[in-house]
Amino acid sequence: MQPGFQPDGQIRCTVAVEHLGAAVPSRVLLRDAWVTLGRDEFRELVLQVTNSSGSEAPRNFPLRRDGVRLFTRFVKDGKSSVRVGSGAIQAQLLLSNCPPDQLRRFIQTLRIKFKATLEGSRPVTERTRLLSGLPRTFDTVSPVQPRDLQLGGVRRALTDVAATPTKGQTLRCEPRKRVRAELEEGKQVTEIQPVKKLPWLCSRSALTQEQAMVLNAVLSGKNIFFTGSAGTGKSYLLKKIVASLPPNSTYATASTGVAACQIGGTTLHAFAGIGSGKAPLHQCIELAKRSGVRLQWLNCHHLIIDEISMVDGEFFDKLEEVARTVRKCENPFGGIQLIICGDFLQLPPVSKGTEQPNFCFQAKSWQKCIHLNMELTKVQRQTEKDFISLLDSVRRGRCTDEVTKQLAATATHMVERDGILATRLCTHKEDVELTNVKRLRELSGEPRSFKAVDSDPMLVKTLDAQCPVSSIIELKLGAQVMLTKNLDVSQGLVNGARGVVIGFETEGKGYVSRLC
Ligand SMILES: Nc1ncnc2c1ncn2[C@@H]1O[C@H](COP(=O)(O)OP(=O)(O)OP(=O)(O)O)[C@@H](O)[C@H]1O
Repeated sequence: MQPGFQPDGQIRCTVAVEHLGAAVPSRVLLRDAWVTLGRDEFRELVLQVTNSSGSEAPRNFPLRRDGVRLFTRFVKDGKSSVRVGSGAIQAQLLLSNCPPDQLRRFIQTLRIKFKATLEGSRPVTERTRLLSGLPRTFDTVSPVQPRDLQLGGVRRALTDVAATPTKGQTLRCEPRKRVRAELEEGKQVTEIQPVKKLPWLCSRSALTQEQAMVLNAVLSGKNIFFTGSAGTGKSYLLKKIVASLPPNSTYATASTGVAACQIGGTTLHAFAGIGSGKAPLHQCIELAKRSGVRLQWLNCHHLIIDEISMVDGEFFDKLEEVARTVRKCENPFGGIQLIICGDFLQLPPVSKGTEQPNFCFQAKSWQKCIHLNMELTKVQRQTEKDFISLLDSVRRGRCTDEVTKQLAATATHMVERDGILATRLCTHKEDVELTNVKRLRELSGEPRSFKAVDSDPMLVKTLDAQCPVSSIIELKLGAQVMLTKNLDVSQGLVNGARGVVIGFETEGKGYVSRLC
């Protein structure tokens, strides 16, 4: 088996086993366990839970026809639970910290195999079990085969899963009587169109070959930097990577709030907890040792950083030292697996005046931290060859007359979605100011003024000088607005998020319809 890969009938996660039927319910927690779907000597399905250290005997949970319930609402967070048995032998397996993609495939396999077993074989009675004398066996289930998908219930199970891959309905398996009735009504194998592709096969093959190679390298535990021009699917792939790693120890970050929002993560600065990182190293280390922050550093086994081109090289070096010190581990980056992504030909780190930006690949620790550099070459965002080649020329700074002419021809295009106009970029702040004032004047309706209220009068001057927004702003109904600060990354309220004013409260606060 390739490192990092499990067959679809097996997952590695945290398992809490609760025995619900006993007079005094008990609970056993296995922090790192294998859960394997298999068959016993009667070909009936069994879930086997094994402590990954191998220190204890495996625990088997038979999946009998009348007593299996699956709870799948939180699969996207790597959590699910299975209730098996009934009466005095009822147990519940609470699965957590499982890579969501693997968990989804595992649950789909379980549903399909369960339905196929239910419809394809006769139940084994308790009497047969007791009298059989067969030696106990456990065989891992084979991968899902087309024959598993031939029966009506299986197709229905598959449709359920495909339609609601993450949200949970509870699966209660129907009793045998109903299945028979369906078969008697003529729902025979030959009448049912076979399902050609399994949903998770589709989702796997949705990655291009080069994207799949990057994912494989990540799952093999390597520290990796991957790049590619705009639209080659870097963020798309990062989302797949996040879904393929254990949620509790994976931190998805990006240099900006907008990029963090795209991958459902947080900013690198918020994760690191060392402020701007400009303070001397010993102070940064002290900041990172604060209890909540330290816990994050210790928990983190996989650190994802998107839009690396905007991360300052010195900041990266500081993080590297902080990681080693806080985690008390001398391996590069304190032994955290780094998955870094971005395009160094896009935006550079912020630098002062005429100072040259200090890129991350220029950091002292970059070489020792990164094992593998990979490049995505196939643009996924658009297919028009001329447009792709035009964008590539701009990316490389090769603006020929032809490229300039083509771009200039688009200068007056109005691109709009949900009433929100595309952002116009200007080279100078004065031009931004002029454009904004002009656009506001063009709107009908009364302007409303909003004055900044600063809690500390001593800092008013400094704030006015530093803040990207003036102390008085004028708005009208229909005015285009943009957040200039990360308010709540998880809600999409990030620096750069766009919106349009759709109303005012009586005391003057504005309502904004927004688009991240
Ligand atoms: N394997 C794929 N199959 C289908 N669509 C894909 C695939 N990879 C990427 N895409 C789509 O291509 C578009 C561009 O992808 P994405 O935004 O991830 O690119 P990017 O490299 O991060 O771009 P940028 O550098 O501009 O941020 C998105 O709409 C994404 O959904």
